[in-house]
Order: sequence, then C-alpha cells, then structure tokens
Amino acid sequence: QGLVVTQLDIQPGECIKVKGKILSDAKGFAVNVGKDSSTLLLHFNPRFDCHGDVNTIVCNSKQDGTWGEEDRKADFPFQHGDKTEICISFNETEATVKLPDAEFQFPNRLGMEKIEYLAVEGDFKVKAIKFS
Ligand SMILES: CCCO[C@@H]1O[C@H](CO)[C@@H](O[C@@H]2O[C@H](CO)[C@H](O)[C@H](OCc3cn(Cc4cccc(C#CCN)c4)nn3)[C@H]2O)[C@H](O)[C@H]1NC(C)=O
Repeated sequence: QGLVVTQLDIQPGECIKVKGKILSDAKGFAVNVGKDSSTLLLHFNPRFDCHGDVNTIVCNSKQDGTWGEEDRKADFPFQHGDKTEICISFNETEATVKLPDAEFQFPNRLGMEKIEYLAVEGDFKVKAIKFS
C-alpha cells in the first residue's frame, strides 16, 4: 500500500501536487483521486510494462467499485528513475494532469464537486505532496 490521504476538501481549480521519483525498475504506478478508493474521479496509471501495456498511460474512473471505460493516452513522458511532479486539478467537466512537459485531460464522468481522497500506488516514491 502506498501513500493514502483522506478527509481532503479539494475544490475545483485547486491543485494537488505530488513530487516523487519513479523507481529505476518501475513496471507501473498510479495516482488516484476522488471520494474514496471505490469512487475515483481519476485513476492515472502510467504503465512501463504491465497488464500487457508498454509505455502507456491508462486513465479511468471508478464508480462504487466499478471501473469505467479506459482512456489510453498517446504520450508517455516518463522514464525509469525520473524525478517528476504530477499536478492534478479538476472542474465540473474534466480533470487535468500537468507534468513538467506534458498535460492530459480526462472527463469528470462522475460530476465530482470535491476531491476528498488521494492515493499513490506502485513503483513511485513520494517525496512531497502539496495542496494549493
Ligand atoms: C484485454 C482484456 C482485458 O483488459 C484488461 O483488463 C484489465 C483488468 O480489468 C485492465 O487492468 C486494470 O485496469 C484498471 C484501469 O482501467 C486498473 O489499472 C486495474 O488496476 C487496479 C490496481 C491498482 N493497483 C495498485 C497498483 C497500481 C499500479 C502499480 C502497482 C504496482 C506495483 C509493483 N510493481 C500497483 N492494483 N490494482 C487494472 O488491473 C487492463 O487495463 C485491460 N487492458 C485492456 C487493453 O483493456
């Protein structure tokens, strides 16, 4: 189990910044934001080599424990061993993931109005988190 933060009250337009290091032998990692582990606005899951995916970011939502439709991104701006900063924000229509040199959008399928839950899982060593 990685870092889990609950009881958050992140409003639209506010940022969640996760700074950390990708393991040198990373297979994949995930950053999950939402209400709780069963109800996710965004599961942001870069895969170096797992579930049959190579160098692919898989995004999805989860509603009461049920995964939605996957959204595979074209860009893969990560390398083994990278230090990176992942900034997640959202509004009523979409979530935005800002990286040092890439940005992704994902629809706010659940119409979530606040983020209460953050979890970082897998081959990512969290150095710092910041809410702004
Ligand atoms: C082709 C027919 C079948 O299709 C496949 O069906 C699978 C099962 O549904 C999907 O895979 C699921 O996809 C979902 C998003 O949609 C989720 O990522 C979910 O993982 C949840 C989960 C998270 N974590 C924690 C964690 C996270 C990251 C790193 C680690 C680590 C480590 C130490 N090296 C641990 N554990 N499990 C995944 O299992 C595949 O994408 C999908 N593939 C396609 C092409 O469609």
